[in-house]
Amino acid sequence: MSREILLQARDVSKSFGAVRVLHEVSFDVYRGEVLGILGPNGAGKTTLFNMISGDIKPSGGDIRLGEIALRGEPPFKRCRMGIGRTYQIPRPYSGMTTFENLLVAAAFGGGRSESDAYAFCAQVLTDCELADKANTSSGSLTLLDRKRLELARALASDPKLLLLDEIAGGLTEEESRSLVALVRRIRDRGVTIVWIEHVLHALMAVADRLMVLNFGEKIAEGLPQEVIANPEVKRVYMGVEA
Ligand SMILES: Nc1ncnc2c1ncn2[C@@H]1O[C@H](COP(=O)(O)OP(=O)(O)OP(=O)(O)O)[C@@H](O)[C@H]1O
Repeated sequence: MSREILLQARDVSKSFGAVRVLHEVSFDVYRGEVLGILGPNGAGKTTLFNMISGDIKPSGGDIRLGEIALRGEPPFKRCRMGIGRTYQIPRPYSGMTTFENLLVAAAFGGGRSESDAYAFCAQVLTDCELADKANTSSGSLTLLDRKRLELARALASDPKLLLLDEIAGGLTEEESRSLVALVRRIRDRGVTIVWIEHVLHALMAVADRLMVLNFGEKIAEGLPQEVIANPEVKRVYMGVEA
């Protein structure tokens, strides 16, 4: 059975001035999967997300969502086309409640009417285990709940592709297990996920495939157990000599 490609990246490159950050990276994301992205600090992972979400423009190459070329589409349009993302450092509107943060995302990111946004956001809050924090100021949430809110804000735009950037960082093992369970539930509802993460056990618990970047180049891609057993991956990422 052939799998449907939801996102396709071909020869994507990025340089900042003379500094080459990504070099001709190509990969596919299949509908319904969780693709994990690993790589040392500075490998170009977030830069790749920034080009998928439209925050920055590639220096070369093409990215497609389904059949649609994303080149030239601004971030808000990509969001309405179904690309949601989280940021490494969550920056909710700290003067607003958790629920108000979601309403903003659903109205502006997802283009929902006010009446529709209320019911939708209430469901997202429940799904993300934040229902009891609906009226809490987002600035006073714990780290785990700030991460849940970051995820919930991305979900409030009702994405078909969700880009997660290091959402497990800084959490205890138990907290990251709870986040993994949440990511799994989101996947089970049919959302395709690409997850950049340094917390390997979190990624291994949910990723269907892994891709590894090093110095802006793809060095491995495949089933998680195969990828982490790859000698080059062990050397560059885990510091293990073969
Ligand atoms: N706007 C920018 N201008 C100049 N250099 C940049 C810019 N954005 C990123 N870089 C550089 O590009 C490289 C890749 O950064 P990026 O954030 O994509 O790495 P990363 O793999 O996500 O790392 P980490 O795991 O630490 O988050 C780094 O050397 C970074 O300093």
